[in-house]
Amino acid sequence: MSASKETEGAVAVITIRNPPVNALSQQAVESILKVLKEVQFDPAVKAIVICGENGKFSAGADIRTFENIGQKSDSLSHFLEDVNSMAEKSEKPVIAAIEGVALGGGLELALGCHYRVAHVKARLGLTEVLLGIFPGAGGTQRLPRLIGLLPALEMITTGKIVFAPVALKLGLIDSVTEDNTIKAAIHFAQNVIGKPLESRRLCTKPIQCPPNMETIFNDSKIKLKKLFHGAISHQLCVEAIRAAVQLPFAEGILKERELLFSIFNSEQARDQAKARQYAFFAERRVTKWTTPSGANWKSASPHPIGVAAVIGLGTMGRGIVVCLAKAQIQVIAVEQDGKQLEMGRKAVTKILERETLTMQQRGLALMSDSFGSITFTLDFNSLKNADLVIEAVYENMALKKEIFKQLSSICMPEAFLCTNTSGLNIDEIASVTGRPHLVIGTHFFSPAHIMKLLEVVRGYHSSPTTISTVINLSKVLGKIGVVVGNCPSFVGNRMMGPYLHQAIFLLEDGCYPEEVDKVLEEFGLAMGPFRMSDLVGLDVGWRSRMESGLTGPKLLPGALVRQREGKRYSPLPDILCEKGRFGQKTGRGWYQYETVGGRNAVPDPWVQNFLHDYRKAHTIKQKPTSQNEILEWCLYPLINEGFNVLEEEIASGPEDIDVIYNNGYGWPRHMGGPMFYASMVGLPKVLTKLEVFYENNPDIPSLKPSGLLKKLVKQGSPPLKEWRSQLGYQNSKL
Ligand SMILES: C/C=C(\C)C(=O)SCCNC(=O)CCNC(=O)[C@H](O)C(C)(C)COP(=O)(O)OP(=O)(O)OC[C@H]1O[C@@H](n2cnc3c(N)ncnc32)[C@H](O)[C@@H]1OP(=O)(O)O
Repeated sequence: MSASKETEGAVAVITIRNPPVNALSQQAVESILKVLKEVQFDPAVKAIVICGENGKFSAGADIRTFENIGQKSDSLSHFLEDVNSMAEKSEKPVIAAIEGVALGGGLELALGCHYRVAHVKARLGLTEVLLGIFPGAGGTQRLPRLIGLLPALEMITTGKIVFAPVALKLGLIDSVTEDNTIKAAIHFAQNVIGKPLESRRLCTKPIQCPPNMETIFNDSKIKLKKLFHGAISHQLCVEAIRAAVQLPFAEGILKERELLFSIFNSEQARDQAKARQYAFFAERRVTKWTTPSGANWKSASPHPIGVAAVIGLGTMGRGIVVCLAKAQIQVIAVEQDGKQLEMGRKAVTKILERETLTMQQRGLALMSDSFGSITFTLDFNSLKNADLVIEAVYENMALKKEIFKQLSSICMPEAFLCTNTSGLNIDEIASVTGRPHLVIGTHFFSPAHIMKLLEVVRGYHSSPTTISTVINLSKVLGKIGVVVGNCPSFVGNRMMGPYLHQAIFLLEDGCYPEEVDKVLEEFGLAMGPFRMSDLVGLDVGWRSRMESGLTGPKLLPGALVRQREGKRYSPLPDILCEKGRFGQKTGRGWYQYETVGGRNAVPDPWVQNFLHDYRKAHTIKQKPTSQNEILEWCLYPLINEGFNVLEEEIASGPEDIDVIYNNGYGWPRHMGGPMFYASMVGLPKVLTKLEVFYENNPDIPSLKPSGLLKKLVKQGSPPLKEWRSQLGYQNSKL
């Protein structure tokens, strides 16, 4: 872990070496500083190039050393700023040769250089804010001076990453190359030897500011609050940039330091930073999957997928086709109905056109012909050419089994067969094929071409190669695949069940949808339970409840209105559906909408009257409920189900659950995920609350505290990273 120096004529090349991503640890920064000093004093050196080993400039400060976040990232930033300042003040031109990534402190280092040359595929960004901190090595002071206030404000406050061609347009870099970046930077260096450097030092540059700066800062804070809810670091970024425009450079640097330090002095901001950094590592952790039987990410190699097929071109199928094509995989898109096929083709083409435009705007010269080719067909026999098939028809077990029977005889014997389901039994589907080891569940989230999460549902017989292939495919598609076990509703939706029931019980007891949603949205969830249900469509759950006899014609005569098999049941959503209120799609649900399909949820006096009449009819006394009670009543049962999921080995660790919630259910990353949140609240507190809830509501079984939660509390509530060792997985042959 070091920086080394070589010379190419009069140009010294300093290479940062800290695999795998040349992260800037204390040691790496010390080493760069030492070599930089050396070359400053070497009379034979007339220019300096800084680059990173193995095609990566630097992914910024070494997050692994942030364990003790209070001190490390703070002092590391100061130290890095010393290096940046030394490069900036150098009398010899310093050129950053950027390959791969220049992120966080990596880009701050490049900003200290006088020039920046980047490879066309390089990505640049000040991503610190996404880790709950912000650029503290001069980034907030230098970037606005280089590219102007507005683009800098956007990049710093959102952690946006730009590709080199866009960076060139912004003026963030000076040159883009498609060839060897280091050679190009050396050549560039040779041409600037002896040229004046004063105008290249960002610390001396004034910032071009529009007249309405205060409005810009205030609007930005409001927008960030909406986008990132209660996340503090985004707000602090605005303050640091305000300092950049109001203060001379040196004072701005001191203010940046002071603001960064304020994060470590505030318990809330520190916890948010911890949560974000945990979420970052949790996403890497889930790629190292394990199963209760002892299979794991090392036990099998993935098969490459050249040709994939998608069956069914409804909303999900279309999104999946787009994902595959964007990953340059050849796609066979199959429908059984000509009209549906045509509609699917048009929808896919439209999405791909939009994607092409976005890619071009992001500086990627990706034209539609660089997508994987798509064949739209009614011919099931064309599936014989596919390496992997994803069935994406609607949720109906009989239909899925019929399709899998056909696939089993049509497809190549080694082809993988995936079913896109949000909760059906994978083993039952696999049982009709002659190759259950190649069958697996792929639960995509809607819209499938946008949502990052993929629940990869292992069946009893799914082979390690099958799991490995689908996890690898998820990476190729730019998604995060999380391996989960096969149980009704898998992990994410299963945990949603108790949460949604609790929210509905609150309505019976006296709350209104907008009140409950407000509390959960202020907590940071992208959508409260009622706005979310309106978006998904209330009819989805209604049909499944009718199917299972909880309501509708199959309901046994004599069933109590608010009870099913001795358990508390609320008929409220059923009644709404009977009245044709399915949510956004009908313009009415828990809320009213301006039009059918409208998105702007407005509290509906009809719902309020309806709830009032319902409570009266059932002589329910309206109970006042505080915001905190709403939060605990809804979230603790969701967390409790998470512990059940762990105990039953459906998820292999708390990180898996948290990654699912952060990427599929709008859980705020600055709260880490439900299991991380539970660890921050304190397991004894969660347990005690659940015990009280259950004692007072013995007819709600999901309130019964999970055995694992009780066990962990009994053991003194060990930190989250030790929970795995309490699970059955410890017996697996890893
Ligand atoms: C103050 C704070 C300052 C000055 C900072 O700079 S904070 C850090 C800001 N940097 C970032 O936010 C970048 C974080 N990293 C990434 O976005 C990505 O890892 C990547 C784009 C750099 C590479 O992505 P990819 O190719 O998909 O690979 P992985 O994400 O799997 O990463 C490979 C391994 O590298 C580890 N890693 C990545 N970045 C860092 C880092 N900054 N510090 C320490 N380690 C890092 C990552 O965890 C993977 O490790 P393993 O899982 O393989 O052990």
